[in-house]
Amino acid sequence: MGRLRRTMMFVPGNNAGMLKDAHIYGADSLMFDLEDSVSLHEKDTARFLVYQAIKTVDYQGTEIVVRINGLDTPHGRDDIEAVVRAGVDVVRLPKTETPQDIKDVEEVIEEVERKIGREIGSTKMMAAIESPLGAMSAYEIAKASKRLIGIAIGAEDYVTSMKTNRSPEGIELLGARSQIVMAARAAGIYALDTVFSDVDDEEGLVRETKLIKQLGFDGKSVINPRQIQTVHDIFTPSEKEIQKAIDVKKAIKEAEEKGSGVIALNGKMIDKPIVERAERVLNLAASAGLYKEEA
Ligand SMILES: CC(C)(COP(=O)(O)OP(=O)(O)OC[C@H]1O[C@@H](n2cnc3c(N)ncnc32)[C@H](O)[C@@H]1OP(=O)(O)O)[C@@H](O)C(=O)NCCC(=O)NCCSC(=O)C[C@@](O)(CC(=O)O)C(=O)O
Ligand SMILES: [Mg+2]
Repeated sequence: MGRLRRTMMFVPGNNAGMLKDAHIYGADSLMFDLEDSVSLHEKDTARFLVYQAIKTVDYQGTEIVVRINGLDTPHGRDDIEAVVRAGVDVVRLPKTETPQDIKDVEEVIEEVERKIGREIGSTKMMAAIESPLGAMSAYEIAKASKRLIGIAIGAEDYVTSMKTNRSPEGIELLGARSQIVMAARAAGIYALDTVFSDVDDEEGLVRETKLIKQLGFDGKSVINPRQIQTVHDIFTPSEKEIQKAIDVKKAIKEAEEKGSGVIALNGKMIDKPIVERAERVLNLAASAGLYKEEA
């Protein structure tokens, strides 16, 4: 049973109220932001607030990710020091362009882990890819560290560096999304999609979430509690999908008992890849508490 990462909710690091209550809305992961939602003169305050929140609030098992500033800024090193000391689960590096970016952040994380006696390797990492150079290096980035749990696309920065903008159909993101999801799958880590910036456009969010699920992503960043249920509904297997997966597993078991690796179910061929997909559906359903594997 794997961890569900259907939604990661961005929470501006300078907003003490939002930091305190963010877990009550039910996102799978929370992403406290020290980077672009925090203005330059609030960087130190935000770092302190995020440190305090991680240390003192009981987030009831919700995964805590912090998006730090890059090491090419005056804030990156202090961000890493503070959040590793606080006990963050995952450090998210923004605007990752090369595997060296990952290695540089990892080196600082390890330095802090040693200094404070935290288990080496226990701080996980994520990388956001937000430029054409990053997209071209996606696979090298995805396998740059054992700490990486996933890679994500940051669409607003990506379209800006591509000298275009976001359209409802998302054609401008297709190349980078495909590159990133393939890289994540090849490296065996999660693929996370970017934010949908119009919190009032539910229809648009549904369209985009269905598209990225079909491409193979595991989940999506959100910026507002109102977006969480919509994304969860699309990424959580439906009753019908769960039943179909159970039927597939049953049919192949019967076929195997008769010495065959292939069988037809309702006129459709069932073989190994279809069984693997059914197993994935049941794993996701089990992680969401909707299915219990028979002993
Ligand atoms: C959008 C809006 C202003 C709307 O405000 P509104 O006030 O209209 O919201 P309401 O719906 O009225 O809020 C109802 C209740 O929920 C609470 N509540 C709302 N949002 C909450 C939240 N996020 N966390 C916890 N709590 C929350 C609120 O406090 C209230 O609580 P209460 O008063 O108690 O009822 C607000 O949501 C917000 O600030 N969002 C975060 C924006 C942000 O982080 N942007 C940076 C990340 S993107 C980026 O950087 C680009 C990127 O890098 C991305 C990539 O890499 O993918 C790239 O390049 O693409
Ligand atoms: Mg960005």
